[in-house]
Amino acid sequence: MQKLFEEVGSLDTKCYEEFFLSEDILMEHAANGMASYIRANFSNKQTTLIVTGSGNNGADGIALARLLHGEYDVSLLYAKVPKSQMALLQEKRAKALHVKQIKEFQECDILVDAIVGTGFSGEFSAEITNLLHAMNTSRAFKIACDVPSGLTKSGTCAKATFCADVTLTMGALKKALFLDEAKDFLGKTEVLDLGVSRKLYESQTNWYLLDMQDLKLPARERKNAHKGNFGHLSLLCGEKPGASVMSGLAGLKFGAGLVTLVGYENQQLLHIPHSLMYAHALPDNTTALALGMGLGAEFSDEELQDFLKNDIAMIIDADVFSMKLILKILSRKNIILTPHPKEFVSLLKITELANISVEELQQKRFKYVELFCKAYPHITLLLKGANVIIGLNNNFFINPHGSAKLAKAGSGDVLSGLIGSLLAQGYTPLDAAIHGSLAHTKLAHNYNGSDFSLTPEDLIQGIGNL
Ligand SMILES: NC(=O)C1=CN([C@@H]2O[C@H](COP(=O)(O)OP(=O)(O)OC[C@H]3O[C@@H](n4cnc5c(N)ncnc54)[C@H](OP(=O)(O)O)[C@@H]3O)[C@@H](O)[C@H]2O)[C@@H](O)CC1
Ligand SMILES: Nc1ncnc2c1ncn2[C@@H]1O[C@H](COP(=O)(O)OP(=O)(O)O)[C@@H](O)[C@H]1O
Ligand SMILES: [K+]
Repeated sequence: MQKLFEEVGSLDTKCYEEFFLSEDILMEHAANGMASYIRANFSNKQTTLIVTGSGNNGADGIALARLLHGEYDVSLLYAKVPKSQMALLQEKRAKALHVKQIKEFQECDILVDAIVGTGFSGEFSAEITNLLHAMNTSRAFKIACDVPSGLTKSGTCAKATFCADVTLTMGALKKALFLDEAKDFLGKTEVLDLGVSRKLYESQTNWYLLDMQDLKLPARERKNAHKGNFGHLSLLCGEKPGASVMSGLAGLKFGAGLVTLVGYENQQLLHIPHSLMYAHALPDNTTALALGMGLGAEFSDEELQDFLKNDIAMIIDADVFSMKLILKILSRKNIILTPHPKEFVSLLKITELANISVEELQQKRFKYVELFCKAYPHITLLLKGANVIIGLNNNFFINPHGSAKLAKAGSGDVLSGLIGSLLAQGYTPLDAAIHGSLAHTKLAHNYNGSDFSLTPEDLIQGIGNL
């Protein structure tokens, strides 16, 4: 798990005030970190172009040009002339060493974007927009200095944003790098130390980035065990029973000892897989209940309320986010909600926390997750998306490991089954959400068919090899 920060200015200040480092030292380490990355990954036969802006992001780029000069064929292109104190100082140093400067964009092997970093606001001029277009269509390997130029502090992107293969970010990871919109521009990320180790540079935070290695699979350590030791996941089976069948199969494969679909008989259910049980009422030994997937109008409000009255752990998804009866359980401790953005917008409206569009939510995902978790501090919330956010009270976790392979109907149903299974097996709601989500993204990652072809069945089949 890695720490995430809203801003790193205060962390830089700590370096100056507590460790007696200077801006120059920090910047030299930033540039040196980028130079080391280039040396480790590219031969000095490869041409490098560094495009710089007027502020300290540009200054990082000019310092990098100086470090590589004499060793690599390196050129500097000013998108904007140096203006900040540090940019002017770096320019003076680069000039004294006769670092090559060019006036127009040229093809190269390694392209470094140091136009703007954390100080960017607004939109780019037409000139920089055109330059970014040329940079993005270049065949070069693309490195973003600190953040891809065009990405704002809040994580939204300008109309023209640099599309990096790797983002070498300074000191610590910024939250803004993990808004859904940024995912197409970021490439891989690496953190560069700024003169002190990352551990010392970083301070307290309540936002974390999940690593795949954090995944804890359900252990079957006990030898003298029977199915009852691994929980009983019950799922409400609604108008579209396929959804709960997929959830149920995922839950069974992920370790729940028993899985039961609860609902009324109908024709389609004659074809349910034989490994799933079926009942009209909630089995007494249910340890977790999953509801919402494909629910439709199968149950009356009264019937649903009866299910919700049970004080068992629950994972709630899909259709329930448009029903007011959800308000009755939001003060409980053992509940996980897993809305996608449209469902979360509906939930925010029902709870009267906000009346916003999906676009507004997507631009401010962090803010609205925090708002909801503050209002309902006992609920574990999992907001789906390209980068999943999981929140409980004042702690937040981002899972960035998913891919567009998962953008297909039924992926979410499998997620509900995975999380429900862990809940049934005794994981806390937060752990069930974190490890269910990590398993879900790992399943997509492990799938080796074409990206477009992943189905919920493929996800379920992959569970056996996690
Ligand atoms: N301790 C430190 O400080 C360290 C800082 N470090 C580095 O500094 C970076 C932050 O530097 P920063 O604060 O100077 O901001 P930065 O990202 O260069 O942007 C400001 C410049 O951008 C320009 N600009 C703004 N909007 C624009 C637009 N729409 N279109 C075009 N230009 C626009 C604006 O120009 P102006 O509008 O003023 O003409 C101004 O000059 C950080 O990301 C990291 O790389 C590292 O070396 C580690 C130590
Ligand atoms: N582009 C993407 N990148 C990563 N994960 C994605 C992407 N698109 C969808 N997902 C994931 O796939 C799942 C889709 O769930 P959902 O929208 O509820 O689908 P359904 O209800 O059809 O099963 C979520 O876990 C979501 O985070
Ligand atoms: K940049």
